[in-house]
Amino acid sequence: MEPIKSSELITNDDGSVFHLHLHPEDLAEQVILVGDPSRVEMIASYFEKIEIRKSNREFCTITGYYKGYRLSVISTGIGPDNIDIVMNELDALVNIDLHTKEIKEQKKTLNIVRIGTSGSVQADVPVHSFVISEMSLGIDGVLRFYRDNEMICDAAFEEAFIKECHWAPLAARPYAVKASKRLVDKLHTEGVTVKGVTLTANGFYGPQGRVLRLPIEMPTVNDEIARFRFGDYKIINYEMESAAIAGLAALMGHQATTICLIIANRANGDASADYKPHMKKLVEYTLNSLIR
Ligand SMILES: O=P(O)(O)O[C@H]1O[C@H](CO)[C@@H](O)[C@H]1O
Ligand SMILES: O=c1cc[nH]c(=O)[nH]1
Repeated sequence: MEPIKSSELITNDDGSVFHLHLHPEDLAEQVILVGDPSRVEMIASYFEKIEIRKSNREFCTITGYYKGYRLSVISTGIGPDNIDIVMNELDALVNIDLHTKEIKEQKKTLNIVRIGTSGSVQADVPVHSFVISEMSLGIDGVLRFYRDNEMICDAAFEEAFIKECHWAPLAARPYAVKASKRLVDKLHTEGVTVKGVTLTANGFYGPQGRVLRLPIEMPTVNDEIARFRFGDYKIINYEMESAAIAGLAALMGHQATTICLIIANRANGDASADYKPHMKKLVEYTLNSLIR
């Protein structure tokens, strides 16, 4: 197979991958993705040993050990566009030779867990709940650029959602992708976490049905989303990355899911006064669940 051209997979002077500034040996097989760069340092404060610390733009990485388990924590910044960068570069680090730019015969599988903040659309999933995305519905469009996206998407779910939530014809077509069942089962504890469908939006305001000064195209969409059911599935929350992570992971052969702390409840108008101590609890819970 022809090597990938330098314009398509850009590397830096030191041979590291373009945006993440990482070399293959910098990356652990267990990856934790977070949006906020300051969350990387907070998570690493639980590590007994730090191996590397690298950053470029909003992409900060710390690789270290938690209870003897090697992990890389990486910030993605905000939004699914950054997920396209991070997932492609993570996959390149393990499955493409960065010197020859040839795709490796032997593929590696990464375990990827995003720890994020999120807004609940369900009145009975209050602020400070922990929510695991067993499925994500992307309204961002990123996955649609990749061939065979429809093979890993649930078209019946998408059609039912479009119809019942009166989805605007000019908005991107939602894509429904399942997370890794193995990781979801590992992270879920009855009575501690809530499992469900997460909506991945490509914006925080209009795309999540928030109105400040500008009126929006689908003013009643959040009520419809909260009422929507598909079999046993129910939409629980909004954030901005999980569908692109789950979808690209599925196409690339990696395992991925997302666990979020609810910091706003859209159904009753609540917002957390101080979510940071609760985020620490979610991080402790997630780290200990991953090693069990
Ligand atoms: O707290 P993080 O991980 O950034 O996640 C959520 O917070 C950001 C919006 O405020 C988006 O990235 C959203 O997905
Ligand atoms: O409502 C919210 C809260 C956090 N992050 C989001 O994307 N939406």
